[in-house]
Amino acid sequence: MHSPPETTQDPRHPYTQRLVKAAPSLASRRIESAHAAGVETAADELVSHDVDADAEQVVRVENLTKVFEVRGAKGDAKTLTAVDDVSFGVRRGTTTALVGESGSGKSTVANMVLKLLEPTSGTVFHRGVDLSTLSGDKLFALRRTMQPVFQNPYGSLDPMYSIFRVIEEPLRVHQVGDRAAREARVAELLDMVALPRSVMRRYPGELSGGQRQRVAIARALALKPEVIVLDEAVSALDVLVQAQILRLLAELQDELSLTYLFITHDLAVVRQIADDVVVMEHGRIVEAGPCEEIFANPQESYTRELIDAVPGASIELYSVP
Ligand SMILES: Nc1ncnc2c1ncn2[C@@H]1O[C@H](COP(=O)(O)OP(=O)(O)OP(=O)(O)O)[C@@H](O)[C@H]1O
Repeated sequence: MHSPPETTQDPRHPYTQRLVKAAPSLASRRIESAHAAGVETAADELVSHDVDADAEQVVRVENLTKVFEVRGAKGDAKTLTAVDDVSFGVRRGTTTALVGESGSGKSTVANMVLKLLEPTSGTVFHRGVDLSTLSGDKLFALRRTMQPVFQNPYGSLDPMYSIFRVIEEPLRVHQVGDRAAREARVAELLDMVALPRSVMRRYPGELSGGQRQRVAIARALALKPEVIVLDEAVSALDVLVQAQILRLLAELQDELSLTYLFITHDLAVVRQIADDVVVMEHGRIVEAGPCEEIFANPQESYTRELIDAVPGASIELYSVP
């Protein structure tokens, strides 16, 4: 069963075509894992009694709008609509990629989904629960169920903290287990992201970019979240390391039944990881649907244009089964 994110926009928008054209060829595609699911998530403790008919869409945004007040060239106050009436859903256990050029509003949507930023209007639902209605304990619990992974793992990992402390921190903040239990959990998390346990005693500055991003993923997994919002999480990595991290993310998704909202400007990455794609331009959705449809069934003239523009690479892009 495959129900794409809903959108009222026309398919095959020229803007999406431009983005596809800019995508490099693909070296690999998503690797399926045979591991069984069944891990209890923090979300089960949060709102299971509130689940409504929309529960298939673990995250849903409706008519989401964000207007910033900015200063004009002459210092005058102006408004900027960064996100304009955006609606889409993210199906449980799948990956929805939010794509678009720089400044199209992707991170602003991500920050509203994570409740790091309040919408000007519109609603974010998690398991059918309107986030704006949550406060106190319920909001604190929500923080466990939705975790971010950002682009720059060096920037987001405190260089003064050992890797143990970095990964342990969310467990401490949420008062999960005693010191021994937390140590065991950090060791388990390092196993999950395929880092040696000896890394615990190292510092972020001693690790490679790929290793640091594995640490960031381990930290995001610490509280057994249901949803991970990845904002340009592999953009700073070279292509080979990128492929390794994408493979790890796909395996973790299968093992832990994770739901990903994956923000990127890179359609080659989208093709490797996404089930559904939402394309944004100037704060609005211009196209949305299943990844296979967005990539594999372009209009004939579009295919021709693409093949002409990027010989070889484009053929490979569309011949991936
Ligand atoms: N706090 C803020 N105050 C004012 N304007 C902002 C703020 N945050 C974002 N913007 C503006 O909103 C628009 C959308 O930014 P956003 O970061 O969401 O885009 P993006 O698609 O994620 O691009 P990028 O990948 O470059 O971050 C941009 O014009 C940006 O300058």
